[in-house]
Amino acid sequence: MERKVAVLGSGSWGTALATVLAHNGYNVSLWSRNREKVWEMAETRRNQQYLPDVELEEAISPTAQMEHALQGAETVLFAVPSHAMRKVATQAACAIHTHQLVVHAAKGFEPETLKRMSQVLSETLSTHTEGQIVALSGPSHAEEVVRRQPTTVVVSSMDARLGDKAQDMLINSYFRVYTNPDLIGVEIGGALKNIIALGAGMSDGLGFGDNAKAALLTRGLAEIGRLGVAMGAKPTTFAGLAGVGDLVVTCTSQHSRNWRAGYLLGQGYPLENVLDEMGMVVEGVKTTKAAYDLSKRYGVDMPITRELYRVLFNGKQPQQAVEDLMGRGKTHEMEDVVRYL
Ligand SMILES: NC(=O)C1=CN([C@@H]2O[C@H](COP(=O)(O)OP(=O)(O)OC[C@H]3O[C@@H](n4cnc5c(N)ncnc54)[C@H](O)[C@@H]3O)[C@@H](O)[C@H]2O)C=CC1
Ligand SMILES: O=C(CO)COP(=O)(O)O
Repeated sequence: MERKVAVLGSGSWGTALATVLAHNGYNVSLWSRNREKVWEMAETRRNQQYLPDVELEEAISPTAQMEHALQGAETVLFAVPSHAMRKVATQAACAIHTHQLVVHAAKGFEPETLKRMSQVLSETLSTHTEGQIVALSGPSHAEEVVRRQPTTVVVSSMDARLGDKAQDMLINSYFRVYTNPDLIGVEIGGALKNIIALGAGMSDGLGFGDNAKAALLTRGLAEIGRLGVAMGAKPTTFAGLAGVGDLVVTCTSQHSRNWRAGYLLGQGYPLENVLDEMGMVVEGVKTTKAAYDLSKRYGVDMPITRELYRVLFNGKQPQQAVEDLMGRGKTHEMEDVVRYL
C-alpha cells in the first residue's frame, strides 16, 4: 500500500518538509487554507510565494480540502505558525484518528494561553494526549533543506516509540533526525531562540559586531535555560540541536526571518512596517510577549527578553535597550547554574 502523509500548512516549512517526505517515498497531501495558492502550486509545481526556486515532486499533491488531505494519511504534520495551531487543529480534529501519528513543527507558544504546541494539540484533538504528540525542531532553514543541504533536526515525544517512528519517516542522507524524549525542552528551545535571533539582528542593524552577537547568544542561552528548567525542561536539551544548535543558525543566518526583522528594527524601522515587509511569520515577536509573561509567572530573570519586549511593545529605542543591558548590576556568570540547576 502507498504511504501517505498530510502536511497542514504550505508556507516555507510545510513545503520544505513535504519535499523531504516525497524524497523519502511518501505521497504527500500539502494542505493550504488558500484555494488560489493550491491551484497555483498544482499548475506551476512551485510555491511561488515562499520557495519559488524549488520544483515540487509529483508525489506532492496540494489541496485546500482538509478531509481530503487527512484521508488515509498515516501521519499528520502540522506546519503552521503557533498562533494558528489551535484553529487549524480544530478544523482537522474530526478527521483525525487515534492510529495516526501527529507531529508538529511550529516554534512558539499560543499567544493567549502561553501554552506549548503539544498542549494546544492535545487539548484540541480528542484522539491524542500530550504524550502522544511529536515535536520537530532544530536548526533547519527551509531554503537549505529544499536544496538538500546537510541538515540535522530533533524529534521529541514522551513516547519513545512515536519519536522513533517520526525519525524513521523523516531521516535521509541530507536530513539527519535525532530523537530526544524531553518534549518540554525541545518545544521551549525552539520557541525562545527566536527572541534572541531578533536581538542578534537588532545588534547587527545597530552596527555592533561579533562580540555583541556572541554575548547575545551566550547570555540568551542562559536565560532560555533558566525559563526552560523552571517550566520542567531538562537542562541538557539546551546544549543540543533544539537549544544551542537552533540558536546559532537563527542568530547568524540571513535566511532567518527573525534575524532580518531584528536587523530592520535596529536600523530604526517601526515594527508594523517590518512585519509588512517580511510577508512571512516572525514568531519571535509574539514569543517575546509570551516569554515576558512566562518569566513573570515563573519568577525567572530574562533581561534580554525584557529589553526586547520594551523595544517591541513600549516604544523603547534599541540603542537605549543595549545601554540598559550593559549597565545592569554586576553578577557572577554561573550564578544561574547555581541557582537553577
Ligand atoms: N521556515 C523555516 O525555515 C522554518 C520554520 N519553522 C516553523 O514552522 C512554522 C511555520 O513557519 P513557516 O512555514 O516558515 O511560515 P510561513 O510564513 O512561511 O508560512 C506560514 C503558512 O501558514 C499559513 N497560515 C498562517 N496563518 C494561518 C491560519 N490561521 N490558518 C491556516 N493557515 C495559516 C500561511 O498561509 C502559510 O502557508 C513556524 O512556527 C516556524 O517557526 C521551523 C523550522 C524552520
Ligand atoms: O527555525 C528556523 C530555523 O531553524 C527558522 O527561523 P526563522 O523563523 O527566523 O526564519
